[in-house]
Amino acid sequence: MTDLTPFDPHATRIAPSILSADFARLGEEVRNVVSAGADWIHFDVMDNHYVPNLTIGPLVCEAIRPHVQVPIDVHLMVEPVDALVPMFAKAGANIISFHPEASRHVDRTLALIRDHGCHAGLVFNPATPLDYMDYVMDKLDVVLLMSVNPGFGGQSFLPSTLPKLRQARARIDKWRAETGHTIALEVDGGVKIDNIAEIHAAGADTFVAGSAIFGKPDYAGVIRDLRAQIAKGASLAA
Ligand SMILES: O=C(CO)[C@@H](O)[C@H](O)COP(=O)(O)O
Ligand SMILES: [Fe+2]
Repeated sequence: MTDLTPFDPHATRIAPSILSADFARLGEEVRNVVSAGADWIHFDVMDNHYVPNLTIGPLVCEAIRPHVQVPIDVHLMVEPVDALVPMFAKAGANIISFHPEASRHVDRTLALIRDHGCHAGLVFNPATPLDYMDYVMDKLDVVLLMSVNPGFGGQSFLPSTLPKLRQARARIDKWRAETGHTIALEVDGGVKIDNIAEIHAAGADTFVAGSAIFGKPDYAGVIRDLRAQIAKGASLAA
């Protein structure tokens, strides 16, 4: 079962998406990326129904679990959602996020995730309004904004995400001021060394990056450069 201690509100986190990893060497890939400084492992689950692509499931989560100590951040792009929650919790997931359009009862699915000992997250597609957040703040640990349409790695960052990130940041900060509860604000899709500073300045604290890291010769070098740019973004925002 996951340690459900709330996330550090002052931390920034890099979550490499294994969608771009070499699946034939997945254990080695996740060990290498964590040794290189990754904070979370982002695990993209696609079902060829909610999204056109088809990827990996709980068996693969269970297979990589012994290779790393960091949280496994499961991004469910599946419909329906609920049956997979216990399976991923059992497979060692720490964070489970889903798209509200894919669940008939969003509030119930969020509670189900926490009941299974995992942090719960809601994922917003580029055209999905943030309004869903407002009614379930007390059940959220992560808000994940998609900065591409879900389904594939290697797409370009959509600039419309930046104003949306600012709006999400304002709602999360207000909630924290009122309740003391921290919600991580994660961004997913097209995050690179040359745009992560402005993404951080707009409010994101957790950054999924797939093609920016995997397949590159020096994971530690890329993660170091991403962090240096995040620090630049912090000074832009200040
Ligand atoms: O959820 C998704 C895509 O649907 C992502 O997690 C991508 O896998 C990120 O890949 P890059 O855009 O960083 O290459
Ligand atoms: Fe993802």
